[in-house]
Amino acid sequence: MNKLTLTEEDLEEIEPLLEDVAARYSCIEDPDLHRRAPVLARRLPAELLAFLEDHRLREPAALCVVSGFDVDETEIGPTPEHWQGSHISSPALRCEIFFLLCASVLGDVFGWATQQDGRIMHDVLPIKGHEHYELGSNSLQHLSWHTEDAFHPCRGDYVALMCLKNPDAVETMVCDAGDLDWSALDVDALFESAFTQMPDNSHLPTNSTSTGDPTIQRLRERSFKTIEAWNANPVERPVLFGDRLDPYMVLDPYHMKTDGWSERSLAAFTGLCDQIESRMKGVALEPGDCAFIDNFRAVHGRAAFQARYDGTDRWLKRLNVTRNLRGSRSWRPAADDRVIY
Ligand SMILES: NC(=[NH2+])NCCC[C@H](N)C(=O)O
Ligand SMILES: O=C(O)CCC(=O)C(=O)O
Ligand SMILES: [Fe+2]
Repeated sequence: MNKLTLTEEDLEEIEPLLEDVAARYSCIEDPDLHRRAPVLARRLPAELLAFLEDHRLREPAALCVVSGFDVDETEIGPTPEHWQGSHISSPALRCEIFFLLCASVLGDVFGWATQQDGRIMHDVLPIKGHEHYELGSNSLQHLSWHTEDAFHPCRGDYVALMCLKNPDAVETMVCDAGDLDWSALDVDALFESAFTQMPDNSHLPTNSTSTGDPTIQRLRERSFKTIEAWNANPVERPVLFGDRLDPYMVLDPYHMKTDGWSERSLAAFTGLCDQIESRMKGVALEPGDCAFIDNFRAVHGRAAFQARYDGTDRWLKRLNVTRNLRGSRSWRPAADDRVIY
């Protein structure tokens, strides 16, 4: 893990920046804030900027954590029961701004029309009734390891998590591609377009609430249809890409269908999954920790836990970050629209 702990001086430097931004923007979903974030981020401490930039360019580890930001538990209040509406008059705005600015050093933040009502910043919290679903809001069931949004060609370069609360030190599980023994695996087979990947449950229309805007509503419905079509007719893709000696990965085994795969593909895939299972490491994020998971270099998941539903539950914020916003231009209504439809 690549880790930076903020110093007292860093925190003193960050505070006026956050106050300034919070005075100008009252909601983390303001598109103008997303547009300005990379410029505002230049006022972060030089050491932090250098750390994130080095992480982005050298890829020294699949996981990078910025720790030491102070989260005031009374200020942020109880963990919400659901992600819906949590961005409105959010008492966690100060934390959200810090998280957004750090993420904006690594790339451009974006969202999905089909996930958490098209919001850019998501909540990861346990939801009553979801205990056994394969969703980030589950609890009694562990969250199976995956590449974030593995099924989608526009998936992010990083999935970022900011911890607001984690009272039972529940572990986020991460496997770093750098810890795998590629020489023991059938890399060539894993580079073939032979692996069936389906969309994950977090993009299903079940949880979507309707917006007041008919154009957005129409685009969102079309987007749900595209994703449903990928469920009906799954796409076959490679599991590895990039450098054959030090590959990037994209896989979400829980949402993969192995029927019809050749014996060689299946054996190569099983070999990779077994190695990942055995080299997975747990990290219990602490309040204030901002974790940037390289979505090309790591797969990640979460251990099972018992939710409390009394306002003290584990609560993370999540951002998707891309290094190539233009790569998804045909999926977005305008050049500076961050939502993929
Ligand atoms: N194996 C999986 N991909 N499970 C679903 C992942 C969780 C999903 N990203 C969410 O927002 O809830
Ligand atoms: O809760 C965590 O630590 C990870 C969450 C996650 O992977 C997700 O929401 O997709
Ligand atoms: Fe995830």
